[in-house]
This record gives sequence, C-alpha cells and structure tokens, in this order.
Amino acid sequence: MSYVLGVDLGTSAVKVSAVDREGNIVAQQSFDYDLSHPKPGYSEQNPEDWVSATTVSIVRLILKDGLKPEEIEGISFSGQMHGLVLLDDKNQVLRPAILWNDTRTTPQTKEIAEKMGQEFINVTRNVALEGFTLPKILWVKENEPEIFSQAKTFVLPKDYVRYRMTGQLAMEYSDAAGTVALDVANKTWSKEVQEAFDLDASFFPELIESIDLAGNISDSYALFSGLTTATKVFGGAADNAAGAIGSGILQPNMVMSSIGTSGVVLKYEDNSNVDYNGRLHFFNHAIPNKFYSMGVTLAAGHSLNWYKHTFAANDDFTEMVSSAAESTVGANGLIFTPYIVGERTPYADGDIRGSFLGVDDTHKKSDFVRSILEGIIFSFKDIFDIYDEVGADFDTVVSIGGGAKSPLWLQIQADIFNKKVVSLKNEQGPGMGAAMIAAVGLGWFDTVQDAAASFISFGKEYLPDPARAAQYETVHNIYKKAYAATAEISHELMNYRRSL
Ligand SMILES: Nc1ncnc2c1ncn2[C@@H]1O[C@H](COP(=O)(O)OP(=O)(O)O)[C@@H](O)[C@H]1O
Ligand SMILES: O=C(CO)[C@@H](O)[C@H](O)COP(=O)(O)O
Repeated sequence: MSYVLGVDLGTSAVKVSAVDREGNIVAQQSFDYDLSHPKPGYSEQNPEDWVSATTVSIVRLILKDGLKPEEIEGISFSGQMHGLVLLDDKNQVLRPAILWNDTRTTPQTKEIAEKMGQEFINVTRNVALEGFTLPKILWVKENEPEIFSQAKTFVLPKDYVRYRMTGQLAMEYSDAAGTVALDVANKTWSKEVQEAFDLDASFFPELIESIDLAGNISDSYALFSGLTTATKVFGGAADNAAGAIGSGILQPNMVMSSIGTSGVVLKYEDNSNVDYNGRLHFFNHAIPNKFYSMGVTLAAGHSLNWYKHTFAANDDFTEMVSSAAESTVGANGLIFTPYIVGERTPYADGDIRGSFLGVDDTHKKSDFVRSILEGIIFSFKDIFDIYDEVGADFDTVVSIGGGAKSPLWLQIQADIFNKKVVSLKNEQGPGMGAAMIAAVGLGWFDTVQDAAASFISFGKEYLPDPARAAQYETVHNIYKKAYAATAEISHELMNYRRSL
C-alpha cells in the first residue's frame, strides 16, 4: 500500500489524515495547541507547538494506526493563513507567531492605505486588513525594532513546519498572496510594497508552487518522527485554497459556501482579469496560475452557537435547527444581522454589531432560530451580489462545514442564492485538499482536477423553489438596509462599552 499525509494546520489543532490512492482516509490523528492573548486583540502561538503537535500526530499514525513509514510516500499541508513567523540568520524563531486573528495592527493598515492608496489594491489585489501579514511585519518593525533588526526573513505557519521537516525554506503562492506583499497577477514579490515600506528584497523567501517538491524528510526529522528520508514533502496551500480543492471547487462555474464557526464564500477564478477592487479577497490558487476570490462572514455557525448557549442551552442542537421549519420564509418578519463579532465582507467593520429587527410579541423561538439561519445566508448573499455586479457567472454552490449537515439550511441556501446547492458525500475539508496536493506532486495524478475526480463525490442536490426565491429576494432587499441603519448605533454602543 502507499499513502499520502494531508497535514491540516489549524488555529486550535493540527489534524493529519492518511489517504490511500483511491482517496480513502485510512487513519487520522490530531493534536491541540494553545492560543495566547497577552493583551486584548493580541493572538499568538509558539511555532514549536505546531512542529511538536504535527510530529506527535505522525508518530501516532505510525505506532497506533500501524502505518509503515516506507508506505508514506508524500506529505503536504493546509495551513492557517497570514500568521507571521520571523526568523533570524540561522532560521531561529525570533518571537511568537502573530496570528491571522490578531487585531493589534489597525494603525499599520491605515499607514498602508495612506502611503499606497489604489496602487496597493492594484498590485496585491486586496485591501490591507488587520489579519494580513504585511501589517504585522510593519508592527514589529515599528514596535519591536531590536527584534526586527535581527530578522533575516519570514514564513507562514505551515511553511515553518515544512522547513522543520525538510531543512528547506520556502513559501508557496496561495499563502504568499495572503501576506499582501505579493504582486498576485505576476506571481512575484511586489517591488512597490518593498520600496514603500523600506523592506529589503532579501527579506522575502523563495516562492514555490503548491504541488512543487519542497524537499525530502531530513535526516534529523526522520529520527524525530519515525518517517524515512524517502518521503517527499510538497508545498501545500493556504487553508482556504486547500479547502476549495478538497471540495472540488476547480471550475469557474463553482462557488463554495462554507458554514463553519466563520463563513466563507469562495469562487474559483480562471485568470486574474476580474477586478473586485479589494471588495473581495483575491488570492493565488493552489493550482498553478489559477486564482480564487473570497468573502468572509465572521460569525456564521458562531451566531447559531451563541444563540443556543445563551437562550436554548438545554435544547438538542439538531432539533433546535429543525424547529426553524415551523417558522416561515422571512421568519414571520424577523431579521437577524450576524455581526456579533464585527464583520469582514462586504462591510470591513470591526465595530458593527448584530441586531434582531422587527421583533414582535407573536414571535416564537422557532422564528428566532429561522432568522439566524436566514441572516447568515443573507450575509453570504451580499457576497454573491458583488459577484453579480461584475457579471460573474456560476450555477453550482458546494456547501461545506458544520452548517451543511442540516437539510433545511441547505434548502434555505438554494432558495436565498436562487442557485443549485450540493453537499459533499464524505466531506473532509482542507486536509483532503492537502492530501490531493501531495498525490498530484507525487505524480499519482496529472492534475488536481484528475485527483478530484477520483477523491471527491458530490451528494444530494438542493434546487431553488421559484416562489420562495422571490419571497427571499424581497426580504434580502430589506436586510441590505440593516447595516447602514444600525452602523452608527453599533459604533456608539461599542464606545459606551469601552468607556465602562
Ligand atoms: N447539525 C447541524 N446543523 C446545522 N448546523 C450545525 C450542525 N452541527 C454543527 N453546526 C454548525 O456548524 C458549525 C461548526 O462547523 P465546523 O465546520 O465544524 O466549524 P469550524 O471547523 O470552523 O469550527 C457550528 O458553529 C454550528 O453552528
Ligand atoms: O484568515 C483567514 C482567511 O483569510 C482564515 O481562514 C484563517 O486562515 C483561519 O484558520 P482556521 O480557523 O481554519 O484555523
């Protein structure tokens, strides 16, 4: 037998999946690690914890699940995006990694916008948000100059783990795009960004493709992990790019709708010609010379979980979700905006907060649940509207994440999007995408598309009902007014809370 390992390096844990040539997951191991929040808004992790957790998972696959090291032909990665790992001239880590969900960098995002304006968006194809890597680099440069003066280069989380496995330092394009220091269309580090922020070209690491061989397992890592030096290690991808591959989002007619803790709407882009002018993220895909665009709803499943913990702690989760069927399209006139931790797309506003609008003394719990399911999908529909504005054409929405477990929620998606929605038969997410990258890198398949044809099967299709779709269009048009109508109130309430 021969296997590949897909390493899904997440924010709270790493999950390593062993996959055979037919795409079957033969074993899985995971290991948690801590997040540290040394100050409000700070979010850091120790890169050594990623290496240890990944290694423990691999050792367990070998010792507990009986995988033979010589049968593990290749390894690749899906990585949490944007986290800054600063390295000195001996590739030693200089400070804890500053993660994607760390928001200390608001002044640096403003500095970037003021200094480069539209040119920044034209080159990097993104607006510099707090979570992205360049603002983090500038934060260290301005706030920890003694550390920055020792920094020779930087990498992203999964690139660091790959370096420790192989001894070879590199960054791959799909993650490099999330630094917002890359000229995305031309696939080179941006000279404009380097000059504007006085960053040396040598600070930026070598770039490779996701399916490129980064190196073999080194002697020292073989000793540490029990793997053999024959195992090949491939570039891997940003978690969203790997998730898109693992869900088969490989053609321009397909969009992914992911309802996890946060929500993501992601579209495969065949070339870099389409211009969202920074309203959506636009990154390089894990497939050479392809791209993807995406928008994020910060609190998707999180909104539902918040409601349950706060108002329905003793209810069964699945029954609570199913109770939404007792309500109506438009939740009997109740609208929920899911901005309970701020929002990213289409409103990049950390201080906006959620609302229930139209609360009536006849509303029942089932109406509240329904309004939450609908509000999350209205927020996704706002992202779809950006696609409509540029004339993007697609007919299939692949629904993934915990939210895709609910048939009612899948149908609500079909009706609100007014598109066909499909789920996956055996959804494995980004870890499967990582395994597919290794399988293509090894030559088991010629292309990622070929790997997908063998590894991925779609499940049930949900078609929009024309009458419900028309009703939802009416309610969504009302929902769209809620952001502007509640922004000032939200901001004032946030200021009040800060004053307490
Ligand atoms: N049976 C279900 N029906 C509908 N939604 C669900 C169900 N189970 C979980 N969820 C939602 O899915 C979310 C978790 O999805 P998941 O993809 O596991 O998230 P993540 O990996 O981002 O934490 C939860 O926040 C929850 O609201
Ligand atoms: O910031 C982004 C994308 O822009 C996130 O998608 C992180 O990459 C999330 O990592 P996990 O929550 O999946 O660990």
